[in-house]
Amino acid sequence: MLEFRQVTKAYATPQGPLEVLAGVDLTLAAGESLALMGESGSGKSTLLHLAAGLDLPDRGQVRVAGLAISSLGEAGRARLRRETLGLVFQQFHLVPSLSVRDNLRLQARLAGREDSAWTAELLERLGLTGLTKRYPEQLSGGQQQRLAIGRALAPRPALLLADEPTGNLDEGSADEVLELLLALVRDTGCALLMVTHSPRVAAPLDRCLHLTHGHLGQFRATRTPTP
Ligand SMILES: Nc1ncnc2c1ncn2[C@@H]1O[C@H](COP(=O)(O)OP(=O)(O)OP(=O)(O)O)[C@@H](O)[C@H]1O
Repeated sequence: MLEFRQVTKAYATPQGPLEVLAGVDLTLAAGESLALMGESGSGKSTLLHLAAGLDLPDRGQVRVAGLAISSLGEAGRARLRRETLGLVFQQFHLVPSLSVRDNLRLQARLAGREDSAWTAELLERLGLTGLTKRYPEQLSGGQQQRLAIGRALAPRPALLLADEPTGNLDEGSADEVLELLLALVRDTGCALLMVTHSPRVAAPLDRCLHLTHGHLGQFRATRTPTP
């Protein structure tokens, strides 16, 4: 579903090029969930942006659903995002002039996959059924984040990319939203790549990788020594 092969990425800075990814290899299978951890500034968002085709690698290859993003062009990458990917960021990026229901429907329509039964199920499971006529600014932070998740999943994407999806919420709401997100991901069978700072948030996912000095490695929590 997602493949990085020897991906490098550097940014130009006044002090010279800053290499953020230095030959990253990553494979995420269909339906698999992966947590991406790392210190602040280690390049997690950069990696996620490359996976979404919002940016291109300097060297190496990023493939999404078998397609090499560097060969797609701007329009092709936008199409890939609409039809194959769901994106959830810490800032919700909801359309302020559209109601809750229309925010959800718009995304499905853009992907050519409107499904009123699925939209209704999403609204129900996300606890938004009574709020469908409200506008995003009339929702709490937790409700807005649930709507952002619903919008990303409305077109039934094959891969959901989430950057600190619960980072703006208090611990109670964060747990609730995360549980909903994981249940929906499981039920739709989509793959998940989620950036998080929290080992607690990462724990229920299938795998966890740690980005350090431009490289990905297995993340290990403090291990209890074996007797
Ligand atoms: N457009 C840019 N130009 C120059 N430097 C950048 C740019 N975008 C990111 N960087 C730098 O690249 C490094 C990696 O940034 P990135 O946002 O990917 O890290 P991150 O791991 O997601 O951080 P955080 O956990 O704080 O969100 C940082 O040092 C950042 O300052």
